[in-house]
Amino acid sequence: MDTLLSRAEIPIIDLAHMGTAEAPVRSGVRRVAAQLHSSLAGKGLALLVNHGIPEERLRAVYRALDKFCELPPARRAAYLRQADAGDNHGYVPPGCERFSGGEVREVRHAFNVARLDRGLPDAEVPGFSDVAAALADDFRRLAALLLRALATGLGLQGDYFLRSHARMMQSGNATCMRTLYYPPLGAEPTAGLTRCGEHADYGTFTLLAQDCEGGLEVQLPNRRWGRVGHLPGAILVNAGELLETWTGGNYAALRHRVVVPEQEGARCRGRHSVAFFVHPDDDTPVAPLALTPAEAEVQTTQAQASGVATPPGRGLARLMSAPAGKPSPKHSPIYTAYQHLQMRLRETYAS
Ligand SMILES: O=C(O)CCC(=O)C(=O)O
Ligand SMILES: [Fe+2]
Repeated sequence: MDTLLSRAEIPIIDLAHMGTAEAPVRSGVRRVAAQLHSSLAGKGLALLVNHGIPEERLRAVYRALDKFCELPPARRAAYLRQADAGDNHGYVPPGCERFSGGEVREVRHAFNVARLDRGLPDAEVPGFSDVAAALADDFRRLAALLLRALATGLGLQGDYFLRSHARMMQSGNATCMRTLYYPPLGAEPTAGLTRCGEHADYGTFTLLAQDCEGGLEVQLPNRRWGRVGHLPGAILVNAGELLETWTGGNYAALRHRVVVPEQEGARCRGRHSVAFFVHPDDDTPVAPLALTPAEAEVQTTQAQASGVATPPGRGLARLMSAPAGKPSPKHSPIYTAYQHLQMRLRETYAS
């Protein structure tokens, strides 16, 4: 099949020899930083290999989610995501999310794991929280390592983004591991159904692991859709909306979707994936980093007046230059990561 991967149009980044976020190997981080920078600025995505997440950890989570989805609906309902809970934790049955707008229904089960200490279905699926916690911890470490490379690639201090992502998978931070199961659709026509409608992710970046069923498509700079293709074991990283804002549009949030397979055989099989959405701590202001010191000062004063915390390391903002040819983001309103996500979640789950 013709895919972006088969046409060598997706950068592949080897994460070997980088060390860890706490004990980074400088030369490895610098190499990855440069690759990450050119991948995110040029394409909005990359495939990561040697990322340190064992395939078995993923399979264990896919199996646990399968068992959960086999439960009768009434037993699953005890774990439903609560719209008013202030976090994104819990089970989302098929048909609840709307990315594409209109009447297209998303046929997928999602269990959003935003907390590891509550609301997990161990009583129904013994061991669910153990396998989820092990995988979430691996993703969190990988995310921290990439946050270091990301800052380095932007000419910022290595811990610049780590400081504003200190609470991943804890309260006060919306980072979330979404486990996904797309059930088989059978041989019937699938008009009005999709697996996942087109959208960009809302946070800093997303790490996406998938099984081999395929269907993931990304929007190319010419606005056409390209099929990603399968590189066994690789994890996809793509920029989210916050990173786009911070970089003044330099790292565009990648629009993507999961289509229903054309071949009947593939439509009759399920698909599994896990998306790890990396978000900053809730009180992090969302404002372009590409500000002059004077502009940064004004934004900070406004932020403080509206009760949000000082932008992390805002003095470093001038180190980043505004991208050529893009409108200056000078006067974008300031709001926090929490406010941004709540607004997006209200849109996604509006009925
Ligand atoms: O399942 C996938 O491969 C993608 C899911 C996705 O993009 C999302 O949930 O935001
Ligand atoms: Fe997504």
